[in-house]
Parts: sequence; C-alpha cells; structure tokens
Amino acid sequence: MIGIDVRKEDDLAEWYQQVITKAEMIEFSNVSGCYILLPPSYSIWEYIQAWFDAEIKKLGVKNCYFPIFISEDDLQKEKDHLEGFAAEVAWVTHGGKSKLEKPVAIRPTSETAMYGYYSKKIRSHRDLPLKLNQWNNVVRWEFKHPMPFLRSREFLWQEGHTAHLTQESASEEVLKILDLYAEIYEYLLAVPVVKGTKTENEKFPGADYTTTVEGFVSATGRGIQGGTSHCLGQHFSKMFGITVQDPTTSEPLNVWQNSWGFTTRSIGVMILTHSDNKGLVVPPRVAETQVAIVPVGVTAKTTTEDRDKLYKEIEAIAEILKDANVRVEVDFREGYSPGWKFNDWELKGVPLRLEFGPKDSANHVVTASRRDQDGKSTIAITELNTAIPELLETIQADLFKKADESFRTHRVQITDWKDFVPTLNAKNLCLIPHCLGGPCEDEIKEMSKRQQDGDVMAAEDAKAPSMGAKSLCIPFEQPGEIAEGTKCTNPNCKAAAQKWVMFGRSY
Ligand SMILES: O=C1CCCN[C@@H]1CCCn1cnc2cc(F)c(F)cc2c1=O
Ligand SMILES: [Mg+2]
Repeated sequence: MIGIDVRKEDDLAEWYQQVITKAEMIEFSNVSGCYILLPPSYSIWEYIQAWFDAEIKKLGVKNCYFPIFISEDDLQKEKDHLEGFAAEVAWVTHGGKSKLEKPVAIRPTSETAMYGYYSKKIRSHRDLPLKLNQWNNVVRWEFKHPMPFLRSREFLWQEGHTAHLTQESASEEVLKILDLYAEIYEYLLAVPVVKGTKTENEKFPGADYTTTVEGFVSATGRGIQGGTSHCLGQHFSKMFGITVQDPTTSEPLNVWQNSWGFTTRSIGVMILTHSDNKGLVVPPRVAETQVAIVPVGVTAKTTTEDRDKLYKEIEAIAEILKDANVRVEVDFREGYSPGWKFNDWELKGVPLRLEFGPKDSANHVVTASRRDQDGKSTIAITELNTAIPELLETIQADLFKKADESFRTHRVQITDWKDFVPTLNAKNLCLIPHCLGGPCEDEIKEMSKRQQDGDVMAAEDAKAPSMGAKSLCIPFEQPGEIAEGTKCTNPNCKAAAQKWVMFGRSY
C-alpha cells in the first residue's frame, strides 16, 4: 500500500480519506453516509467499550437491548423535542412488497423506545435507581456533508438511561458520566476536551440541562461535540407517567432521569488530532499492536542459518514483551524491504517500532523508533521488559501533552468584538463574556458568517460554505471572574455578561 500522497495542512479532507482507507480503518459502502468499520477501527471501539463498560458497571448500570424499530405512536410521544429532529428520522414503510399499515421508525435514540417500559417497571421507590445502558447503533438521516466517524447516517454508540428518586442523585450521576467521557478522551485517546454546560440554544430540548465534553480539530480550527450527559429532569417521566409514591410524603412523584451518549465519532477526533503526513497515529492505550519488530540487515548474502538465528532472537524478544503485557507483532513478511515495512507500520499508526539485525544482536540491543517523534534510540535487551512499557507510557503522555498545548493556545479569550471573527479565521475558538441569551447567540452566528473586509479566508474556509460560530459550551472551568458591569461581547447586545462562553465554528 503506497503512503499518503497529500499533506494534512494542504488538503485535510483528502488527507483524512487517505489515512482512514490506507490504514484500513474504513471502507466506503454503497449507501451514502454509511461506512464499513474495518478491524483496525473496530478494535479501537472495543478498547473504548471495555474500559467504559467496566466503569459504568461499577456504578450499577446494567446492559440491555431494545428493538431497533420504534412505533410511530411511541416516537411521537415526546412531541416538542422531536420537532427539531423529525427530518432525521429513517422510516421503514414496507415489509417486502407489502406496505406496512403504519411505518416504523429506525431508532435515532431510544428514549421513546425505553420509557414505556420504565413506566411499567418503576412502580415504587424501591425500584429506583434504575440504570440501563445499550451498546448499539442508531440512524439519523443527516443531510449535512457526511464524514467517516464524525458524521454518518448510522453510528455506534452507547446510550445510558437512568431513573432516580431525587434530583441530587440524578445530577451527581450526570457529572460522574461526563468525567468518564473526559477520561475516555484524555486517558485512552490522548485527546484533550473542555467540560461544560450547553447553553439554552444548544442543549437537548428534552433535557433540563446538557453537559458536554468539547473537542477541537486544530487542522480546521473547529470545535466538535465529543459526548453529552443530560439531566432530563422530570420532563420525560411526566410524559411517560413514570411515577412512584414519595417515601416521605406519600405523594405521587415523577422520577428524575438522565440520559448519556458517547459515539464512534471519538475515533475520528483521535485520528484528526494525532495522525500526520505519514498516516495514522494510534495512542498506545488503544493500539491493538503497540510494538512492531522488523528484522534488518538480512540480505541475499545472509546464510539461512544466520537468518534463522536472528529470527529466533526476535521471537525471544517478542516473548519478553508479551510477558510484560505489551501487544507486539513480529514482521517476518518475505519479499518486502525493511524500509517498506517501516512505512507500512507508520501508515498503520503503530506507536513503536523495533529494528533488530546482526549488529543489534552483537551488541545485545534493539533499535527503537517512536511513531510520534523522529529519531532512533537503542535499548539493551535486558532492559526491554521495563523500558518498553515505560516508553509506551511516555508516548501516550507526549501525544496528550502536544494536543493539550495546541488546544490551549487555540482557546483565545476575547473581550472586544472586533477581534472575534479574525480570531475564528485564525483557526481558534473564542472564549467571550456572554449574556447567555439565545437570540444573542443566533446573532453572533450570523455576524460571524461574514468575513470582515480584507480577511484572508483560510484555504478550506474558502471552499466550505462559510459558517458562523455557535456556542460550544459554558466551560465548568471559567477563565476568570467577569467584572461587575461587563457587557455581553456582542456589540448589539446591551445585556450584562453572565459567563465566559466558548464559541467556535464546529462539526
Ligand atoms: O444525546 C443523548 C444521549 C443518549 C440518549 N439520547 C440523548 C438525547 C438525544 C437527542 N436527540 C438527538 N438526535 C435525534 C435525532 C432524531 F431523529 C430524533 F428523532 C431524536 C433525536 C434526539 O432526541
Ligand atoms: Mg444531530
């Protein structure tokens, strides 16, 4: 497989497509907006699943599976939140040749599939808290430009749906789940995120409030929603009649609910964050192959005996690494040069490559090359069982550090409106003192669509229809106090600023 023949900084869309196809992460299907997840990407999803599943089970969450089909009546049960989404619902209208009496929807999310059951199951406060999760797929017939992992018409996710006796119990869990989402990004994928609350404009209409982890694609300067944990309040329990008798007042009480979701979009954010012009870069914690060992110095002149001796030593080195719980592959493929093999492993994003040849054997060392940095180092074979795990940890930490520094420098505090659009155009997100008013946000989106005179549009902006900035979140970590009397940054808005809000163009 030849390498990537376009640069990330020159043509991001083409670079991204080449990385995911040449690293055999994705194959395109014959249905627009739907993609084949090949083993290299599915294995990353499995690492995410294994880690998160273990964590939510510690919280008492149980997995289940509800039907993919939702009756029209059930889907319509929750009208006001649906109205904004109706255009995305995929409907089944026929069974073979025969038209269905009533079309059934393919789940876009499972609230309306699950809460009828919740209403039956939850009779007394002793049935609370009820905590169910599904690992499944959902379909949303988006019309915006699809991008593998980031925006597809079918995607894999988990959706957690919990019911609680008290608002406190619900809101405590919402934040615990959000912390787990941030850990998936930062601990597993080495991707930095900002935790915060969605504004009224951007929250899930069916929720009291939505908390979110927001990522950043430095190549385009756009924000990206990475996972949401909603406090639904009593909205759905009133709609679906999920009530218990309050154990203290004996009055009927609508339960307090949460729902939280995390999707395969996270893999796309990881690819865009770390991968480079040599191809994919996979953080060690989610790399199926963490170390590839390539024999070197084997030429036509090498005797079969010497070659076999070298290969045996390589097998022994691989055993040392396996015993140290390192996921290692030896590359004895015939007919390919070491250089070809190096490029192939780099394309596939393997975090660490070891070379071993007659010279290394004579010196009892291996030669190590990190995927995330240029240069080579030698490691004594006797040190491998500790040095390799440490080096993988260092690679994981350095990948995060680099991405975190980049994200931090591209979150710019703005207090003067004249700086807002130019800062966006320089591929940044903007933190501004904001009044939190919805119409004001809409106006900011409009005003940031036009490029101010003389602004050189970034290459991809010139191509993509220029979009406005929307609010991404109200960061939990506010960058500072808002001085008394500070006005909203929108020059046409006379309201007082309430919070620092992170705005940006986004996916
Ligand atoms: O985001 C989550 C986490 C997991 C469970 N669901 C919540 C809210 C989902 C919000 N949402 C998001 N998208 C939707 C698309 C649709 F076509 C539709 F009918 C409904 C929705 C919809 O309710
Ligand atoms: Mg959507």
